[in-house]
Order: sequence, then structure tokens, then C-alpha cells
Amino acid sequence: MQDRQAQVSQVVVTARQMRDVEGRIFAARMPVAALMEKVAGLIALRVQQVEGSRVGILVGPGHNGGDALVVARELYFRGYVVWLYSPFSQLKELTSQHLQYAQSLGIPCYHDVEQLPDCDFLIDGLFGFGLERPITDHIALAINQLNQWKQPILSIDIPSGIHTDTGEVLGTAIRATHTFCLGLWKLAFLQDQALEYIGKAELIDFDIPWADVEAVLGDTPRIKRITPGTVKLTLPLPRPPVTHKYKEGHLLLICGSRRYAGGAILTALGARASGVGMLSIAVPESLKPLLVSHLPEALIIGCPETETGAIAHLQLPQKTDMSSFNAIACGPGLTLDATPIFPEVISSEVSLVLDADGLNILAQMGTIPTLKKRQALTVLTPHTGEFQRLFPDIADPKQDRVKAVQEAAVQSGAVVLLKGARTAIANAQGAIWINPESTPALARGGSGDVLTGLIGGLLAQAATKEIPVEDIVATGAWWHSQAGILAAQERTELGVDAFTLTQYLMKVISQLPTLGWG
Ligand SMILES: NC(=O)C1=CN([C@@H]2O[C@H](COP(=O)(O)OP(=O)(O)OC[C@H]3O[C@@H](n4cnc5c(N)ncnc54)[C@H](O)[C@@H]3O)[C@@H](O)[C@H]2O)[C@@H](O)CC1
Ligand SMILES: Nc1ncnc2c1ncn2[C@@H]1O[C@H](COP(=O)(O)OP(=O)(O)O)[C@@H](O)[C@H]1O
Ligand SMILES: [K+]
Repeated sequence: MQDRQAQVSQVVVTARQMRDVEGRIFAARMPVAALMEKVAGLIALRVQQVEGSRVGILVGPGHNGGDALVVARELYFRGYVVWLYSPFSQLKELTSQHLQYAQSLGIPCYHDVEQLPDCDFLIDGLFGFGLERPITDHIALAINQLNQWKQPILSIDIPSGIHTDTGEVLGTAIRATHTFCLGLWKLAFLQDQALEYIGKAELIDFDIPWADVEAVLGDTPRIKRITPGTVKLTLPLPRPPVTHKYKEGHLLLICGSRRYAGGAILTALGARASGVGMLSIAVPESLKPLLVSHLPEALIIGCPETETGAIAHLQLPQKTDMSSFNAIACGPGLTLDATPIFPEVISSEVSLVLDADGLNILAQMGTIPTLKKRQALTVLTPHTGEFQRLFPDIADPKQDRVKAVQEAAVQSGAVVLLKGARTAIANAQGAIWINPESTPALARGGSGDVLTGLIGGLLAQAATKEIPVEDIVATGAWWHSQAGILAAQERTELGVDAFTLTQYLMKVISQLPTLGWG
């Protein structure tokens, strides 16, 4: 069994699931006030590591406000100068009691945000996961004003105004510099649209019994954060001592055109970094010398080309057919002129990754429904634009990326990876993996091609192992973004071009012990 910390770091819950978990704890007779005391005590300890001693505390009507008041009281007793902003007249009972006690201690309390004296930082306890409707009127105005202030804002549980599941802004929202997520990771922390409000995210673990989490999640498809622990189970390491190149996977890449020659190189370098045993690359004939010069170890298959320099049809070497490969990755740089090769690619009985023009051709041909008939696994790796072309009837993925990718996987029967700041992966059964850490340094042409090659290489190597394909795709996404993070640390966010990224993939693996691998 995994240790508790590893379990907690992986799990992601919706507001409803969090409420059910809490409900079980309270039903087992843990007093609500005692839990609030415990949780807020942990927050107060964490806050004491922050620089500054003059603190403004924003108090909402529910238990998020109650948490904030306990923090206020603890900081007051530790010698901090504390001021409260409490604009609501109706408070939940426990919150109301904490407010009365804080006031009895002489902690000043204001109803108007402008009355708050100048402080070193603010603590946001306006709303937590109980926010159910858009914030309006004077509270909305106050939040907009607070967002203009220069002080750091530390949000309790979630920035007030952010929807706990979709991450959307409900009316308006606090722009936090730091957010302490309580107990279990909530879904909003993994939704792109919430990231600029959350700031730096940190989990405060308050010992929720794992049995309660299991009981609530039950058999429903899980939403999981990808962690080094996940990756460890999937990476093709260590290699068995006795093996040979074909046992370590044979990947066929189908990519490139005269117009987009570089895409083929980047895809191939991503595949190379995966450690795949044998790499074959089908490109238009005229690109063969270029590919050979960059990847001397690969078998370059020059294919007849169209007038525009796209692959006209696949011409595999003698005695080779699609079933000679353990996986195929197809798409980067093909152009739509390569459309005629598609029926053969789709009908192959080999694990298939489709990206870039592979997805655009699929969208144009309207062949999503035929994917379900494939005899082998399919992985689709769209960015938002490709996603919308492929799945036009799924609601805007920017509004709820996790729901969108889940629907796409069900619709297509494929494993779908929706690229973004928090890349999300879904399988046809509705299970989700989300990459919790990345860097905007990757927002750069060609970095997606590297990912395609990397995932293709991992799939080929896993061909004879019983590893769920979504775990392999998750490992690829994690590895790719960790390489971006490492490269950005050494070279700044501006120094991570796609070629450089390929050079950092190996470094990530060699540094795994320091990333919590052990
Ligand atoms: N019971 C406890 O002691 C614990 C409390 N926790 C804290 O409790 C929070 C959840 O508490 P609650 O369920 O009380 O919910 P919240 O404190 O998040 O807010 C709910 C309150 O806001 C009101 N409200 C909702 N939307 C509004 C809007 N747009 N405008 C004005 N009022 C609005 C509701 O009527 C309700 O009174 C968590 O986020 C966390 O901070 C938990 O983390 C840990 C355990
Ligand atoms: N803001 C961001 N933060 C983290 N990762 C990002 C961000 N923007 C893009 N990425 C990642 O960069 C890659 C871009 O891929 P893609 O859009 O296909 O680029 P290309 O087609 O040029 O190769 C994806 O893996 C995506 O998740
Ligand atoms: K909050």
C-alpha cells in the first residue's frame, strides 16, 4: 500500500466530494469546532513563516470566515497586530462566536475595506468551497479594490470567488499570491483559468482519514495529480539485463513535410529521449538526408511526396508492415496534403498517437467515430484549438477543461490529452490524470512535437507490459514539463526552445532521486 502522503498528494476532489468527506468526519462525532480549531491552527503556524507582523484579515459569513478568525486570534496572541474586515451581518453560528471572541480581545473590526489600516499582508477568508453564486454588490467592489493593493494576499482554502470545481471566476475573485488548500486538492487548483488567482498553491494536510476519502470516492472515476510516484511505476526503468533493441520497443513516426521539416526532427528527438529500442521515421523523400544527419541511429523511410512536399503514401521497407511496430506516432508537420495516408494509419492494429495535423486531418475527415472501431489503443494530444476542431459539440474547453477532456475521451474511445498549463488526460472510462506542475516556458512552437515523440517512445516500450495507457501518457506529460521546468531554472523561461527542451529530458530522469523518487 502507498503511504498516506503519496495517496493524499495524488487525489483531487470536487466541492461535493469534499463536503461528503467532511460530513463523514462530523458524523463520526468529530466536533465541527474542534476541526476548525485544528485546521486553522495549522494555517496560523504556516502564516507565521511569512514575513510581516501587521495583518489584515478578511472574514466571510461561513466557515472559511471562521477559519480566518481562528487564525486572527492565534496571530494576535503571538504578538501580531491584527485587523478584521468583516462586511457580513449574518454569520454562521461558529463564525459568529469566533468574531465575538476576537472583538472581546480588542481586535479591531471594520465593515468597510477602506478602513483597514496599512498592513504587511492580507489573509482571505471570505469564501471557501461553500461559494455557490456570483459575488455581487459591495463585496465585489471590495474584492476589486483589494486586488489593487500592493500587499500579498494569502487565501484560505481557495481564492474567494473561484469556483471550486471549474476554477471559473464567480463575479469577481481575490487574486492571491499564495493559497493554502485545506485537506485535499480541490479541482480548481488544476484548472488553467484559476491559476492566475491561486498564486503559489500549498496543501495543508489535516489528517483526513484515508478510509473516508475512499468511501466518498468509491468506484467513481478518479481525478488524480501526476506525481513522481505515478511516474516511477511506468518508466521503462530499470531495463532487464538481458534484452535487445526490438524488445525495447519499435516506434514508427510519421511526420514532416517540405514546409515543416523541423517538426519531424523535434518529434524524433523527443522519441529518442524516451530510450525507445528502435526508431523508424517516415518522412517525404526529400527530407531523408536532413533526418539522417540529425538522427544517425534511426531508420529513415523516405516516402513518395506530393507536389507540395507532403507524404503522398506510406512506402514501408520490404517485409515491413504496420504490425512490425509496437507503436505509431503520427502528425507533426504533415500538412493536410498528407490526408490520403490516413485510412491506412487509422486501420493499423498498433497503438497510435495522433497530434497536430494528424488531428486536423481527423477533424476534416470527420472520423472520430471510427476510432472506436480500432483494434488497438489510440491517443489524441490536442491543444485547445485542435480540440475544438475535433470535438465541436463539446462545450468550450476553456470553461471546464477537465469536463471537456472527459467527454472527449468517452466520445472517441481514445485516451485524450488536452494540452495546457495544467495538461489533463482522460480515458474512455472517465478517469482523469492532471499534470500539477509546469512552466510557461513551454508555450513555444515545437514543444508539443517533442511531447508526441516522447509519448510514442514510451508507448512502444510499454507494448509488452501491462501498464494502462493513460499512465504512460501521464508519465510523458510529466516528464516533458519537468524538463521544461529544469531548463527554465538553468536558462530562464526565455531559454527553453524546443530543441533545448529535448536536451533536458534525460537530465530529469537522472535527477529523479532528488525529485522524491526514492
Ligand atoms: N468545519 C470546519 O471547521 C472546517 C471548515 N473548513 C472551512 O470551511 C469552508 C467551507 O465553509 P462553508 O461551507 O461554511 O462555506 P464558505 O465559508 O465557503 O461560505 C459559505 C457561506 O457564504 C454564503 N454565500 C455563498 N455564496 C455567497 C455569495 N455569492 N455572496 C454572499 N454569500 C454567499 C453562504 O450562504 C454561506 O453562509 C472551507 O472552505 C474551509 O475554509 C474546512 O476546510 C475544514 C473543516
Ligand atoms: N502556459 C503554459 N504552461 C505550461 N505548459 C504549457 C503552457 N503553454 C503550453 N504549454 C505546453 O507546451 C506544449 C505546447 O504544445 P503545442 O501547442 O502542440 O505546440 P507545438 O504544436 O508548437 O509543438 C504542450 O505540452 C503544452 O502543455
Ligand atoms: K478564501
